[in-house]
Amino acid sequence: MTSLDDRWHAWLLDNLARGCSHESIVIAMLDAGFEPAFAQQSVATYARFAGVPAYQYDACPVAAGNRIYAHDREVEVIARCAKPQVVVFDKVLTDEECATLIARCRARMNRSTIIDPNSGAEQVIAERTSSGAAFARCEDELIERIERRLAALMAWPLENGEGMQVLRYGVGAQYTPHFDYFPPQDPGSAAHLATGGQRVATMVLYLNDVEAGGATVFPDAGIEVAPRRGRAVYFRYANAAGQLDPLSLHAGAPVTAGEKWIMTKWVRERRY
Ligand SMILES: O=C(O)CCC(=O)C(=O)O
Ligand SMILES: [Fe+2]
Repeated sequence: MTSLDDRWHAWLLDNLARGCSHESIVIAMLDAGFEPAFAQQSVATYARFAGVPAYQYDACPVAAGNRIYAHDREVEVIARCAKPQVVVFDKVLTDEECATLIARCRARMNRSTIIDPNSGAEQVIAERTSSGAAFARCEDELIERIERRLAALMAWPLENGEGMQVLRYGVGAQYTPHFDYFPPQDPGSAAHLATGGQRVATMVLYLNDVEAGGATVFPDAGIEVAPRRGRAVYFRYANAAGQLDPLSLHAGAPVTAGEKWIMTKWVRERRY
């Protein structure tokens, strides 16, 4: 849907007046079948009208420069975006590390889940058609080394990170546009927010070269990151004041040939 009838017009004004977050309003509109860009734009327009403060970009913790020495390895910076805060890295993982991570997970993949907005329980949905496997934080020497590297790169305490997740997308599999943070208005978010607080940033690491498709896309920012073995995309969506960045809406585009393997690191406000 790409237009608002009178009922939706009233609904938007009402929700903004009640103090609902932009993110929760956008998510409700996506659930109702609105196009992501349209939902985002409508909420931003109505919010300006209603005098709701826009997301304030504060300093990104990632170090400046073309190269960042991260724990045990020099990582290259390929691209940065300020709004939303996105950094693309190369040489985060070695080819051998990527191969090992894939080999270790291949045998124990399960269909990916999302968090039910109401109950907070994990559920399988059509919008997320990958399969995955999780590592416990620092479960062995390799995982710990990578965790330390990512903590240095993200400049965020290792203790605030969730365990890493490996995902595999086959041809046609995708993750439709979504936010990684827990929508504050959803009853199901409360239990997640109670331990470690909000998610503040994500690192998606590409473990293989994808024959075609499978980009990480930020539809409202017009950013597309091509998957490439050893590379990673970092994005930050919560500022120190606890606001959440609506421009961080992102998706894993459908794989059109080959397969796509990624590993994801989500980091929280506090120890997790
Ligand atoms: O597959 C991708 O490129 C993005 C994955 C993602 O957004 C997620 O796992 O939260
Ligand atoms: Fe995501």
